[in-house]
Amino acid sequence: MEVVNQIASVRDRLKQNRHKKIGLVPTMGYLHEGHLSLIREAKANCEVVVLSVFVNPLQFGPGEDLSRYPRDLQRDIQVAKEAGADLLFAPSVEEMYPHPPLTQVQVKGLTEPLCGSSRPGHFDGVTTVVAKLLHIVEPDHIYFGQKDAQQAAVIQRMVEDLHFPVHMVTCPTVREEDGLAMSSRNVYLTPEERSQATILYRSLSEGEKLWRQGHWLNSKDIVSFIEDQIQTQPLAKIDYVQVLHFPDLEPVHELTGSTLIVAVAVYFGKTRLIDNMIWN
Ligand SMILES: Nc1ncnc2c1ncn2[C@@H]1O[C@H](COP(=O)(O)OP(=O)(O)OP(=O)(O)O)[C@@H](O)[C@H]1O
Ligand SMILES: CC(C)(CO)[C@@H](O)C(=O)[O-]
Ligand code: BAL
Repeated sequence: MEVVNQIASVRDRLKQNRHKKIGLVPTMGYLHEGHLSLIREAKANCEVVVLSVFVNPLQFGPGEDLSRYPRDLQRDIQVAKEAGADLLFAPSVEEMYPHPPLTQVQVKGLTEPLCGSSRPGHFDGVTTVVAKLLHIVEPDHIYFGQKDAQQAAVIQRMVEDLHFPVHMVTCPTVREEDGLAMSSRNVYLTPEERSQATILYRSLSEGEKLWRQGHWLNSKDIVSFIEDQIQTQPLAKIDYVQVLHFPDLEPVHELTGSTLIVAVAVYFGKTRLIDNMIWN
């Protein structure tokens, strides 16, 4: 696996591989099994796997954790190589944003609920950097995780709206043994917060079980149940619990026959964790 920092080097290395199927896995690094599952999926379906590691300042709001976001490029290089990546692109901020970006990509509508309302401007930063990565790498396939379900829905729509010639693949959420969704931000949690954070998965799973047994008549009851479960944990502060149609993220009027996304964002101290499940 080669590591490059320049856009020109990525283009140069891929020039002789254009006849091969190229897969791109965009990340912010500090890799864990969730990221590695995307690399392995890309490796199984593509001949060349490009991994990007870039903590994108454009998607962080003022007061968010940009400066303390965990970073360990040497370890990322090691584990990405073992998982099968062929090229690791780790640009500097100056390389990706030589000028303050006057041009940005904005997906409307889908970016309004859930994390879009808690993190204003966040998805504009995500779609702008992913559009740039798509132009730099020009992959055949691009890989995302279901843990960031709204992000996947937003990028899928951008790909369709802007006719990017890429097939998008969304991979299942990889969890710790006790159900907590893997996330680079889990490293921020104190042992007590870490143990209480399992409530995200437990409340979603318990809710799903009851839903399958026919317990709920409306989405408000689902939200109340999950909120009550989360509030049993003294360190948890709810940002949102929402039930929406999936993948259009529209409000739910009729539960029967709908595909739902049940999504939560919860603070433990300063750490904001998200999780979701799709209920069919
Ligand atoms: N547990 C997971 N299972 C599957 N995919 C994941 C998981 N965690 C992250 N991903 C995916 O990896 C890609 C890169 O995500 P990112 O680098 O932000 O990691 P993260 O662990 O989600 O970090 P953060 O703490 O910022 O949420 C995204 O497509 C994301 O959905
Ligand atoms: C897609 C992404 C790499 C864009 O910076 C980021 O939002 C992430 O890691 O999910
Ligand atoms: N995993 C999404 C990137 C972010 O939280 O900024």
